[in-house]
Amino acid sequence: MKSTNITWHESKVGKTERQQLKKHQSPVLWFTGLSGSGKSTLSVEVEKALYELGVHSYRLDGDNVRHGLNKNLGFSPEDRAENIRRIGEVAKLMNDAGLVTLTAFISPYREDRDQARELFEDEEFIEVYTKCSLEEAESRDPKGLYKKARSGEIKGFTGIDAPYEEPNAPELIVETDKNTLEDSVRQVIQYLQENKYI
Ligand SMILES: Nc1ncnc2c1ncn2[C@@H]1O[C@H](COP(=O)(O)OS(=O)(=O)O)[C@@H](OP(=O)(O)O)[C@H]1O
Ligand SMILES: Nc1ncnc2c1ncn2[C@@H]1O[C@H](COP(=O)(O)OP(=O)(O)O)[C@@H](O)[C@H]1O
Repeated sequence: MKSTNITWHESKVGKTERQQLKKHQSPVLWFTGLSGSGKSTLSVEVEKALYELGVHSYRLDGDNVRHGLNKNLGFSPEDRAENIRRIGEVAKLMNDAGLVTLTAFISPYREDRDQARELFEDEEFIEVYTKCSLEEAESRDPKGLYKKARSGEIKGFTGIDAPYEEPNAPELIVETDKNTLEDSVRQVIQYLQENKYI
């Protein structure tokens, strides 16, 4: 912490009031998984389904955020940690704003994800593991990045020559190499409804 002499300024309207106005809770759906596992595809569809249900949400996606807020970060373990730290803090602001937040980052390190989780109250952080075998993700290769990683053109690519640490106890596991996209969307929405988030 570099800044000193700073104080917290309370609002007269808080998270509870904003949630009451919107008539739903504001958890973060933290999608994590290999490149090509379906984080973006699934979160886009879940966002659409939430919109159709009248739920206010916002999606933060690795590729998009790295064009702006996090454009000074690369893919070293330290930069990935800082990427995830900032996203955790942004998601926390959105949580306070009363939005359901969907984050779609590889977030390969357990420790980084757990630090993000710690920013939230217990039920507000929903870790969604988009589980997909490396073989399947690599065969999809939607951006041609696995091919580049295999040829050595990209170094430190997750799953090839950089680690992906599977979640130990995610709230949800969505098997994108076994289930259809429609079933996966239903699974996530059902979880939110059954647990009275929306
Ligand atoms: N070295 C390396 N490793 C992994 N991914 C790479 C790399 N270089 C570029 N890309 C592209 O960046 C996207 C991942 O960014 P993230 O912010 O989600 O990564 S991380 O959470 O900080 O690990 C990832 O997007 P997704 O495929 O959507 O996951 C890739 O398109
Ligand atoms: N059941 C599924 N769920 C999600 N994506 C799927 C599924 N089946 C096939 N795909 C395809 O897999 C690719 C996943 O890419 P993407 O969503 O960009 O993954 P990520 O964001 O994890 O890198 C897309 O081309 C998508 O159409």
